[in-house]
Amino acid sequence: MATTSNKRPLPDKVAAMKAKKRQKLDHSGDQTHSAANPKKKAKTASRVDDLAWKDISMPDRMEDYEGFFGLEEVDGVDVVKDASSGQISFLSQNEKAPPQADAKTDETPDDGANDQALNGDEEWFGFDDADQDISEPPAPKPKKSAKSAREGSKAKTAPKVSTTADQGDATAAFELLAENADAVETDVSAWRSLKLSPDTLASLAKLTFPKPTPIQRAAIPEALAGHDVIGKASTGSGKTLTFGIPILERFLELRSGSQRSGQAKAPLALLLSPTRELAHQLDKHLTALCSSGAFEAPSIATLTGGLSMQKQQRLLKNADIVIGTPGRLWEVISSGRGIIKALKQIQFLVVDEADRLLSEGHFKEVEEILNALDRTEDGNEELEGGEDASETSPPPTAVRQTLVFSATFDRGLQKKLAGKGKSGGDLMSSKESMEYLLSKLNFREEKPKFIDVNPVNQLASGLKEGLIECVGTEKDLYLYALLMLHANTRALVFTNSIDAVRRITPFLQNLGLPAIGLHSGMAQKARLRSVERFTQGGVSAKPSSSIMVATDVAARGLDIANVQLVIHYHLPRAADTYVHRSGRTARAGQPGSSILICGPEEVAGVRRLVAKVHAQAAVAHDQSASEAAKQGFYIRTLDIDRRVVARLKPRANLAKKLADVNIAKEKQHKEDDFMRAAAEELGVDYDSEEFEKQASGRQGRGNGRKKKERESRELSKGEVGALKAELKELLKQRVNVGVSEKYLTSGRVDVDELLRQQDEGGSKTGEFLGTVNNLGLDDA
Ligand SMILES: Nc1ncnc2c1ncn2[C@@H]1O[C@H](COP(=O)(O)OP(=O)(O)OP(=O)(O)O)[C@@H](O)[C@H]1O
Repeated sequence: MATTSNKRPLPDKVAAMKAKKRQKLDHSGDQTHSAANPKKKAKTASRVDDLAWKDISMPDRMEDYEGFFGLEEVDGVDVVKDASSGQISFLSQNEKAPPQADAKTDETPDDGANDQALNGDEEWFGFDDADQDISEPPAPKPKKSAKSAREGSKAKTAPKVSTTADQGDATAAFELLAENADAVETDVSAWRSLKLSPDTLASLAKLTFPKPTPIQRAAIPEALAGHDVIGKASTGSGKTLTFGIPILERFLELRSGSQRSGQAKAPLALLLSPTRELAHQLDKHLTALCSSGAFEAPSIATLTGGLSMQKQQRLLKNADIVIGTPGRLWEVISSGRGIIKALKQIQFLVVDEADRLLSEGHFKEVEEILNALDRTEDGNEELEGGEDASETSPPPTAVRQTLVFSATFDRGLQKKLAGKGKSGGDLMSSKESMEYLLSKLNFREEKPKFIDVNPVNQLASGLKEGLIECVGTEKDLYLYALLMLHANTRALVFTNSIDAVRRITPFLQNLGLPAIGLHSGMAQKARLRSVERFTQGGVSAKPSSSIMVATDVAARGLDIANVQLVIHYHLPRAADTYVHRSGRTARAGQPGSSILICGPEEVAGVRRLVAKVHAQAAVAHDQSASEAAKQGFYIRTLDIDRRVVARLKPRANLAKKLADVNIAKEKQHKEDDFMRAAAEELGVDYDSEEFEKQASGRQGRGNGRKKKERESRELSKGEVGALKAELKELLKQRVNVGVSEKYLTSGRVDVDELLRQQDEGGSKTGEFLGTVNNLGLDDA
């Protein structure tokens, strides 16, 4: 049974499947390309109907299913596109035996570009509504995660081209159906207004992203139209794809127009990231965006410190997209080898987390990179063959489009960008902080498009905020209590120092909690492993807990699914840090909580800081500062049951002591090694005890801490063993929380369950545990 093709535009919903099929066709061509393989018999151009289609048998129950009548496949076909006319033809060694009267093929390349290719005189206009059913899978499959979708696409077998036809081999048919069902499972028609290519739509379908987020809807068309864009949107709102999609679209455009072949390949885009973790994450997200299998993905080179520079330089040679942290990028660029010349040709410069990258401290290297990119009479020594790029290529900013993104921008700048600032001083001439730095980006347009999709709130809408007050010396205890009360949670604990991460991580581990540390003092591979372990813990339906204790190296941009709780163990030093730390939860429309642990003397300051974050947003949205202050956001103190906390104290103290012992002993080993090496060099003997006695005789600052360290160090193995045994016993014991059968143990109590039982038992939910678990706040 045959179906005929009718003329109508390609429906979005089937775009994903079409793109995939087109790619399969490409692939089968690749495999047998006669030019590449001269030994093979020469191929001749064929009408699509004349190709040697083979029937694939269908299982009985598929017969006549919603008009899906069968499948055919063809092997050994080259798809050749004429660069000038855009016409596509099919080259094949084997033509079909005289066509059967009813064996009409219509599953072919699907968009206008491929029209005449079918037979030279027929036009292809896609399917009509009746045909659409043919392409639809029999039944919607459950949604797959981007990850499983990616894995699925990797596992694909050799490409085949299929067409509707009569019955054939059942197994092959089912494989094909399964593949195609994957591709069409998400309806991406809500992306239609953005006018994206079928290949990009196929990717979005694979990622199961049914519609654009507000920043994507607003900024992608501007970027596609070639404008410079400064985009502001709350944390977790999809800014990465906001620049990723326009880059992919340009990549696909250039590829199909063969504009990137012939000449030596230069990167299409350069992405700057403030942290190594974020750089690797950008790589992952863009790779996922390009992993639908519908097209050959761009190659991405990620340049960060801590990993092999040689390897990164090698990767750079073939890169379509370069992602880098400023330090390593500058190191690689300044190593020469024509890298600047190549980077001058980029069409996109992306500055992610712009306010951080362009802030004091980070800006020097960024500025050097920008200067190098924009230098017109660049150092000829850098260029190969003595060629001067300024003679042969246009000034870089003329071709380069700049895309700048963050969730936070300086308030004054925000107002000015939005056209609400005081008159006088334009963006390009002002010497004020961020404005001046932005001007260094050399936008190609005088006024970049400023898009602020969340003028009223920098924080995600699903975020709840609260604080817990305790004396400074009990922060560890309250942290533990908080984590116990949030059982089965993926939590991120922020501290202000590497030492704190080194101390708190083993403290929690001693208490049986799955804590992982992350800080910039760790080797890069260990950092990436930590993020990986934290990410992997708890992706199942009932997420197992996992806790990351980190410095602000994890505050920006990290996108880890299902982080339900952010705890500020140390207070953030600035309002934007509060926004970005808190933004690690409540991402992509999910709920999440952000809790600050603060000492009594810190409470007033914290309230001011959080109120400032909320007021800043209000002011940026046209309210006067006094109006915003009047409506001031007041962060609530959470009601945590102090009796429960008190009962957790003995185990917390022991866990802390054991952590201190470990740290002190490790420190001692390091000091000993250092001193021994120094003594050896000086030719004297080193006796650690004697040295210790001399040092302890001296008075001075930090003596109390040193004494404690010494005591910890001096604990014998037996004493440490006894402490461990004591802790083990304590962890087994009930923490009587006032209701007879309820208790907390080391085994991460499921407080939700506890509260539910309690509720069922007649007592009031949340009463004795406090209201921490649901934060007890009105929606802010
Ligand atoms: N259109 C979409 N539909 C559903 N999910 C999306 C969509 N676009 C992006 N996402 C997902 O939302 C999450 C957050 O996106 P992303 O990391 O780009 O946020 P962000 O705005 O850059 O956040 P931050 O400011 O913290 O860096 C990611 O897991 C991403 O895959």
